[in-house]
Amino acid sequence: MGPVRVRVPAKVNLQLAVGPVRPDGFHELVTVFCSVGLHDDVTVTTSDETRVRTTGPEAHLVPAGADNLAARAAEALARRAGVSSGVDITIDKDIPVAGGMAGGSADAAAVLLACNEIWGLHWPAEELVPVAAEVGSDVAFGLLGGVAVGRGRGELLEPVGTTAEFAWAFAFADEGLSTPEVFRTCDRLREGVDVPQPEVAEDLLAALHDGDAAALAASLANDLQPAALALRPGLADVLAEGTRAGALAGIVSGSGPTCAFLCPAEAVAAVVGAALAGLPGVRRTRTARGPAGSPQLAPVNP
Ligand SMILES: C[C@@](CO)(OP(=O)(O)O)[C@H](O)COP(=O)(O)OP(=O)(O)OC[C@H]1O[C@@H](n2ccc(N)nc2=O)[C@H](O)[C@@H]1O
Ligand SMILES: Nc1ncnc2c1ncn2[C@@H]1O[C@H](COP(=O)(O)OP(=O)(O)O)[C@@H](O)[C@H]1O
Repeated sequence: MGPVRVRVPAKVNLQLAVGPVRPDGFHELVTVFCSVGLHDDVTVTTSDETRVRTTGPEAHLVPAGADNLAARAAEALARRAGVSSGVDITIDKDIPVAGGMAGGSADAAAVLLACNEIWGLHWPAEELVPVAAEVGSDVAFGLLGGVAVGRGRGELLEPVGTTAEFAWAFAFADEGLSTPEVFRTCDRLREGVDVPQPEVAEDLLAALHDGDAAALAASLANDLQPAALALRPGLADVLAEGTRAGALAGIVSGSGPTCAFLCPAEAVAAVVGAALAGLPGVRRTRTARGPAGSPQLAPVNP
């Protein structure tokens, strides 16, 4: 079979409730994942060996070899499916690297979907989930897109059906944050605190269901935000400027440092993006709609 291309969206966590540390070192989470309309395009072709190449302005920040999450996904699936060949992977990267928007996880999910096709496996999505979870906690959501509640370390998913769409502005930072370091900082900030088991915010799910942007803005919550702000204090100014410029709410996306702003309309998102551009520490701003759809797989025309 010829090459296939998968267009995969980035995510924000509308809710990220971080519970106690588990015996395996991961944190018990309850999160509401929401895909947003920023995408990587991942092209996959059969090959003897697995190779990965990244294009785009941040390509130099993405590992080229076996450390790339996309290559790890191909290898994990090949191992489980007993496939001895590899794949050639090209990632056209638009999702900020180490930005808390799960770009690497999205690329890994794209490769699982592509390899399932080009190796003729025809595994149902449920069978790809354990392979995704082996690669990373966020990869299973990358297979789905849309909106989903994530539990466990984020890999146990329950899709949330919604037809609502919201306008977002994003401020990408000059430099990424390391996810393990943000979790460690969160633990340090909560030392001596009795951390409860996380629970899903029902008011947030109701706001999504109703398409009520103001109610959703009031429910956005990220337990990793204090840690991201401790590591990158300038983000507080970015969040304040976004709401001053008209956003309903601003939140750090996942482990950060991207800041995501929920806006009452696309025109306001454009104003917010323009107001944030040029702030210290802000590399670039973008607007997008979200929730976005599922990953889209298509053959590449010769
Ligand atoms: C914080 C979140 C929120 O969606 O996303 P990002 O901001 O990174 O995109 C995720 O929990 C990140 O998921 P992912 O980036 O796939 O993490 P993994 O590779 O599985 O784990 C990286 C490290 O993060 C920490 N980790 C991750 C997930 C979890 N439930 N508890 C943790 O403590 C661990 O230190 C782990 O070694
Ligand atoms: N395909 C990939 N795209 C981006 N980063 C990758 C990829 N594969 C491995 N990485 C590594 O994973 C780290 C986190 O990547 P990313 O998924 O972009 O951010 P986050 O975990 O904050 O959402 C990067 O700093 C990079 O070293």
